[in-house]
Amino acid sequence: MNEAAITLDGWYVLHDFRTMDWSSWKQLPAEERQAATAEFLVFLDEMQQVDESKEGAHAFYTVVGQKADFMLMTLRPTMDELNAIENRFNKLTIAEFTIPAYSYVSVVELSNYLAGESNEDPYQNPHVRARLYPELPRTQYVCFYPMDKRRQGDDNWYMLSMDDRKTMMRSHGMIGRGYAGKVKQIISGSIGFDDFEWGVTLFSDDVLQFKKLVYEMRFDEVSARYGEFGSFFVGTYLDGEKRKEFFTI
Ligand code: VOV
Repeated sequence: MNEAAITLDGWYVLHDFRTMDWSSWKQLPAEERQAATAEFLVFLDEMQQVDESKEGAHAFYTVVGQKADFMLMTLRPTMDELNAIENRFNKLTIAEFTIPAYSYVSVVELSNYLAGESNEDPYQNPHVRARLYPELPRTQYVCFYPMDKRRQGDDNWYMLSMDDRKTMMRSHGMIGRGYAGKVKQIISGSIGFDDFEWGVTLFSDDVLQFKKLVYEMRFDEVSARYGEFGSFFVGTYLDGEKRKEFFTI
């Protein structure tokens, strides 16, 4: 049997995309809209407190284009906690005015393709921990898409030797390093959890860097030959008053 990569697995992730039902939201009396918005903002403040106590992380972005109106990305130590948050959100008044657009379930993942030999427990290494249990940056933009590694005919990633996969992942990592300081990536594994194999979440203050990075990677063998992609979502960050404005008619 071919050698599977060993993964380190961190926080569980839910990307929850919603479309606002603006016409029924508009019909709600203004005071009820304000109360529902305030209730949702309190919910987001509580999420922020969990981030600050480093027991999880979240990101709230509005989505550009018709695929959704906003995305709530949540990271927690267990799948059960993610489910509980999803249920809490669904019981908020505002949720009655949202239509599910897309969701993605995964777990933050690091593979051992580029790891050196070591006897230490990687889960105790602070650099590894910072990636498995990440703080999410409050960048102006986010980009999310799910992807697979191809398994077709002669182009089957899972039939390649460990050495060949290592070589290709090294090249992938080198391209990624060229975007250090410009784009932060969170790769989360979803085999057995969702319809694709990984979720890719990118954060940047310069939205064009998403296009440049994803384009440059397309020429790299891992993506050119083996990458298959789902839908792309791009969003913008709203904080404080802007969140309120977003829901104001
Ligand atoms: C910001 C840039 C950036 C950087 C620095 C980076 C680096 C790295 C390293 C070093 C490693 C391997 C070790 C690990 O950490 O797991 C990976 C791993 C991975 N990547 Fe990556 N990646 C980036 C960015 C980046 C992008 C933009 C994509 C989407 C590809 C595209 O064509 O649209 C991607 C995908 C992945 C995936 C699916 C995996 C897991 C593959 C597997 O088979 O297990 N990734 N990635």
